[in-house]
Amino acid sequence: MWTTTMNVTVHVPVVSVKSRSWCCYASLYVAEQPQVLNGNPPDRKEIRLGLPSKGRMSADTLELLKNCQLSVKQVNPRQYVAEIPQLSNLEVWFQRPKDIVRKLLSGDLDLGIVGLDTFTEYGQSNEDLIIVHEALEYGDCRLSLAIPQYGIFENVNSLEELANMSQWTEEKPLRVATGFTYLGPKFMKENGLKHVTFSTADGALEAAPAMGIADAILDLVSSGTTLRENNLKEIKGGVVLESQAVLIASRKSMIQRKGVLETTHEMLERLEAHLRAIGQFTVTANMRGSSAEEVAERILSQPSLSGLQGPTVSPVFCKRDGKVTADYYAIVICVPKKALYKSIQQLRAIGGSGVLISPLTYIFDEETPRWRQLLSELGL
Ligand SMILES: Nc1ncnc2c1ncn2[C@@H]1O[C@H](COP(=O)(O)OP(=O)(O)OP(=O)(O)O)[C@@H](O)[C@H]1O
Ligand SMILES: O=P(O)(O)OC[C@H]1O[C@H](OP(=O)(O)OP(=O)(O)O)[C@H](O)[C@@H]1O
Ligand SMILES: [Mg+2]
Repeated sequence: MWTTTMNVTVHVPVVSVKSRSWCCYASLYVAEQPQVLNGNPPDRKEIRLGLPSKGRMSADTLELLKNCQLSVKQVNPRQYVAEIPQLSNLEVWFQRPKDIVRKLLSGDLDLGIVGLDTFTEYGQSNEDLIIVHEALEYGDCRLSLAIPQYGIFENVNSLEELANMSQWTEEKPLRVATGFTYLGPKFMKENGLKHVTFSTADGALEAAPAMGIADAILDLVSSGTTLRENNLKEIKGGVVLESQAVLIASRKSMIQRKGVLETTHEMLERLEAHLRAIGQFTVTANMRGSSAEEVAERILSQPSLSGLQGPTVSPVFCKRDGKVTADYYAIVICVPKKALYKSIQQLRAIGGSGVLISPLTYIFDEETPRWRQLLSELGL
């Protein structure tokens, strides 16, 4: 099927068909396809969480959940249903990321973890979808426009320069290959590129310019190696979005389905507690001093030693000449991993000794800002 939006022409699939690179022939296939209907939310009692079934998000998602004490129990890797014993009445369903978004929309899943790119492409700003945690800190990549390093593009280094090339006309538009057939045309339109057509494929898009199929590609980039190896380059202003893994949920489910909001709250709390902790160390040290206040004052005079709320200072008692005294104080602070060495230098400078560093597992703070925000988004 051909959909024309202003001067942007896109080849888009009409129904979901499990076939590679079929889209250019969509009009031939459509006539033979039976009608495909998705979304038949059963009258179920269980809460359903969709997790990526394969691909690069899959292992990291299971690892993150494990680190939040939410280990997924899967009988074998080919079985698509599993459970998280810590969360009662919850079913885990392994699905392709784009199907997780689709199934949230159709009411067949309640919660999911996918990349922001997939969420934005397949969610298409649908009001029923809500991002509960926008930064799970893995799956980092960007959706970016890339063009050849050679030929007519040799001196083109920005979106503006690409748009201003005299080559693109209504008859001979800029041809972009992408898997992102919603975000691609939207981005081009928002950036004023008029003469553009899109084609799509399921992978290895970087080959399209050298094959003569496209002039540019719009695809995910992480290290940039695939682009470089295929003689392509990103351009200034060409990043459509920065992506990482996100926790998403259906608004309808959270409001209407029993237990979904509570499960979302627990997952959010555990994720936040873990993600806050991984950037920090616990530092304990001894320090000579005349009182806890005096020691605290010395610590707080140093910029890298303020901790979460402030230092914990406790007296270390010892017996001297038959009397119990406290000449030393034990201090405990949290220190960002990046600032560790600076913190140790500052601790030493104010008389710290016997410095012990341990990893932090969780930081449970007062009620999380994300939870407040979620409740207000739900009007609760
Ligand atoms: N090169 C990359 N580096 C980091 N994260 C990436 C990269 N490519 C993709 N991702 C993230 O991982 C998600 C899943 O990508 P992946 O390629 O593993 O699966 P897929 O695209 O669903 O499957 P397939 O590529 O086989 O169609 C993407 O939506 C994106 O969020
Ligand atoms: O910047 P890089 O680190 O080189 O990563 C970018 C590549 O990773 C993804 O492909 P993937 O490996 O998922 O293969 P695919 O094309 O089959 O989806 C993406 O589509 C790029 O091709
Ligand atoms: Mg891929």
